[in-house]
Amino acid sequence: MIRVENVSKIYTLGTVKVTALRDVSFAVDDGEMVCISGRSGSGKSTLLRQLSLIDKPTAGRVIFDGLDVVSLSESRRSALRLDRLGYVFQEYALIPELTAEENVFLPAMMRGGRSRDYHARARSLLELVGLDARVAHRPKELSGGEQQRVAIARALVNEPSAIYADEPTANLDSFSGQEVMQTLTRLNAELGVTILFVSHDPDDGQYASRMIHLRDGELVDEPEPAG
Ligand SMILES: Nc1ncnc2c1ncn2[C@@H]1O[C@H](COP(=O)(O)OP(=O)(O)OP(=O)(O)O)[C@@H](O)[C@H]1O
Repeated sequence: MIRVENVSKIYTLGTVKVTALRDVSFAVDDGEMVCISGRSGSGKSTLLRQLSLIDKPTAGRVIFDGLDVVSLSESRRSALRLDRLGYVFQEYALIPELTAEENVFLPAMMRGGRSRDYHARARSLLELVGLDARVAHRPKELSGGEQQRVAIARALVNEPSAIYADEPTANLDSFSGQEVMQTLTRLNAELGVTILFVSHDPDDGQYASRMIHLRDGELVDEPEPAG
């Protein structure tokens, strides 16, 4: 369902060129939970940005649900992002003035539809991530782990086929981080939603059905040895 074909990404800063991804190819089936791992600077976030249609590769193709998404217009890419993809950020990216419930239904509201429906859906998703007692709380009234679980509920609100998460536990203590990873694993199993998450910690591979290792922008078979 997701295919990356010979993707390269070169950033140009004045006269300096940085090759962040070099001829990367792989495929992800529906319902997989894949961990993209690699050291700092190996190209993990760059890869996720190409997959989540935030950025376009310098060369190569990204196929999502049979569509070559690189060649689509910006308006089609935006619509696809809203309708079919969910994104979870390291820093949660919740709107501070809105309650947990309002943060969750915002992407559904942007799509239109009846407010009664998206209110109900936001509440059921908050229940699914174990936050039914926190629907009226604002982000500053929630712990980091709870905020990230609100962000996960938000990523699910438009029933995406895939969720991308960039270092979703990096700002959390290890207990809250485990709770967030267990929540993602459970949602992957219960809802069948495809999840790709980035981690610099090879131990996070325990939550994945498969790992993809990056080194200096290239796919490699094994993680880089520690040290
Ligand atoms: N906007 C940009 N302009 C120029 N170079 C960039 C840009 N974004 C990333 N890079 C470079 O591309 C390479 C890969 O960066 P990327 O952020 O994808 O790595 P990463 O594996 O996600 O790192 P980290 O674990 O530290 O977040 C790095 O050398 C980085 O300096």
